[in-house]
Amino acid sequence: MQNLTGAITAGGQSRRFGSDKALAVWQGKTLLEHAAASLEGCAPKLLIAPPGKYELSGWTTIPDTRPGQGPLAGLEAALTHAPDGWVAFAGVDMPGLTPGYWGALAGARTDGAQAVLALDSDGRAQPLAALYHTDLLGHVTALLDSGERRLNLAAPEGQTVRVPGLAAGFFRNVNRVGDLNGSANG
Ligand SMILES: Nc1nc2c(ncn2[C@@H]2O[C@H](COP(=O)(O)OP(=O)(O)OP(=O)(O)O)[C@@H](O)[C@H]2O)c(=O)[nH]1
Ligand SMILES: [Mg+2]
Repeated sequence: MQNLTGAITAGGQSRRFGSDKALAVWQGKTLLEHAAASLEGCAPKLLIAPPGKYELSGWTTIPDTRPGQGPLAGLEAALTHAPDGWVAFAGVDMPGLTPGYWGALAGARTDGAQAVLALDSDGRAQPLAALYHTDLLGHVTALLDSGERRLNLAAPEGQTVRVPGLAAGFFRNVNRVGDLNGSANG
């Protein structure tokens, strides 16, 4: 995808899953490979994870600046290392994402927007499969410095585009082993 930095945040502990979910296999590929495939057209490609933990061809591993502080800290690392512009930010546990999903979000950007988030069928915004502009770095750093850890505060009200109507399958989110089976969950 032209003009998008790809970033996968993979610094979690997979406590609910019980083993490293990035390496769990779903439909013939690991969750990490699925997330990476959806962002194949991006450049550069940043994997926010502990150094040496994963080998992913074409991806640069970026260590967390605040290890163990959650995906908001992963976003801070991504925005720090991305060139000025838009970052496609994905959780490693979102294997239903595709290039077309990111294309839909990219096409929804408006002048002045700093974040683009899809809404699922229940109207919930999806911050782990969203576009963030590098101009948000100061805002994200201020949140973290204040002790905030909620990723859904990264997208500032008033500068966020919300995209309804995308297929539920994009939003499959794997937290437990059972989430690998059956229909997409929320
Ligand atoms: N870079 C980074 N990513 C994180 C961190 N914590 C969670 N993530 C990622 O954020 C996404 C969603 O996190 P969770 O679903 O809570 O995953 P998790 O923390 O590994 O799982 P649990 O331990 O079960 O909560 C996943 O892609 C995680 O790898 C962190 O401290 N740093
Ligand atoms: Mg967690």
